[in-house]
Amino acid sequence: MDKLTTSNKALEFILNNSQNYGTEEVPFSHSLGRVLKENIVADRDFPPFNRVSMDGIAIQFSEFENGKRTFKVEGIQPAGSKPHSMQNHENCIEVMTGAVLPKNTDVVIPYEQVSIVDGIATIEIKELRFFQNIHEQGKDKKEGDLIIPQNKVISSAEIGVLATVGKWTVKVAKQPKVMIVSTGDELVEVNETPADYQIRRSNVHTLVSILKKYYIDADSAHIADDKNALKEKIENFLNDYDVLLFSGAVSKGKFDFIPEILEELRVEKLFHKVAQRPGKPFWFGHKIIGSSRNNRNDKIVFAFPGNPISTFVSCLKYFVPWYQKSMKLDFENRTFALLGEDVIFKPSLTYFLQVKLEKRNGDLVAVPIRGNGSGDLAILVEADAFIELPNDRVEFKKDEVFPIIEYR
Ligand SMILES: Nc1nc2c(c(=O)[nH]1)N[C@H]1C(S)=C(S)[C@@H](COP(=O)(O)OP(=O)(O)OC[C@H]3O[C@@H](n4cnc5c(N)ncnc54)[C@H](O)[C@@H]3O)O[C@H]1N2
Ligand code: MOO
Repeated sequence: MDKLTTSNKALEFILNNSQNYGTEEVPFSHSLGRVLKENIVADRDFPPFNRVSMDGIAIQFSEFENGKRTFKVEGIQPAGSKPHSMQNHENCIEVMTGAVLPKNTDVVIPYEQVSIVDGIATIEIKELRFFQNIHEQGKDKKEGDLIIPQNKVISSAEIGVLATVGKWTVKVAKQPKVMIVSTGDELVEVNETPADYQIRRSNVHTLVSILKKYYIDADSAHIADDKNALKEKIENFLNDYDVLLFSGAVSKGKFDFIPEILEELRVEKLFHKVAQRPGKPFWFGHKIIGSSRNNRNDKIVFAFPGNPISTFVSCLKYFVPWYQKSMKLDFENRTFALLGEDVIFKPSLTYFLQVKLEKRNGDLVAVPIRGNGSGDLAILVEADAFIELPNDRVEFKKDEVFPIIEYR
């Protein structure tokens, strides 16, 4: 009997092999989803000037306090033009949202509360607050303030800030170069019509799409179950890529060549076979290239079992946190849910059970969805996540809390 590595231990091996792929500059407009590798500070105050925040008129507050209600319109201050200076403190200036507050004014009254006839504005409300409807210079951030700390994933929110501070290009973590390989003579292309004994290959597309969520543009290939062809191609892939993801050919079959080929190519096995269902035959290893810690460029190989659910859950459970740690992101922030019904699972394996997530009275509840094993990929469409039930128990009770791995 082969010795199984526990799921926790497997994850530990994998995380200990996280890498650093360095940084690169990319146009900010192409930085969505990338991991920021510089601190972004305010290049000027936010807002950079006293910004008018309502269309209307600007006056001197003291005039209003002294009982004045009618003001001669002295000029117009549109957005995007240099600030006017009001010449006569008894006058007003028409101001537009986004404009600089004219000098010698300190309060803005919106058009809705003013009537303007023949160049004379009359204020129709009884009360005003000093500096009202003015977004004060530097109120949000001061020049030099840290706005986005490094190691943050760039979302649409950060894109807007990058644009505002004039970061035309931005320093981000380099993505690993990833090759995703499927094997198997029973597999045909998606646009082909399979013979009765064949199926279309789906796993590579699933893996590519998981990586796309992390803005990794992986390459993919399919190799037939021919040992020499496999070995030659894998050798090339090890030269050209940082990370290889395999799907299939890692269990006991006569054509399950991947583990032996990898070892022949001096990829060191760190474990083979994990105490989990699905995904038991999972193989993981690395090839150390370079000598000192600083110039090392290890090749990392995840060889997932071929059954579609095994490949899917293993990629989510192991590759994703490996990637997050390599990018220096928080990879431990897990989501938990209440188990929706009692479950009995006897094998001493970590059980990744498909679940549908529901909100009940504010709680997240994971309702098991029973499929027909790790080949039943259609069931994934009905579920939203896997709930992770530990290997040291047999009975799991409704309303107990366990970690989940969401995939939607
Ligand atoms: N004697 C044993 N047999 C098996 C064991 C075992 O321990 N001893 N483990 C079983 C388990 S568990 C799994 S999971 C599978 C994994 O086997 P492989 O990784 O070698 O995968 P294959 O045999 O190549 O394929 C399994 C299954 O998945 C289909 N497949 C493969 N690749 C794709 C793809 N790209 N797209 C869609 N479907 C794919 C393939 O056609 C097979 O049906 O082994 C058990 N057997
Ligand atoms: O563990 Mo294999 O992954 O189910 O079918």
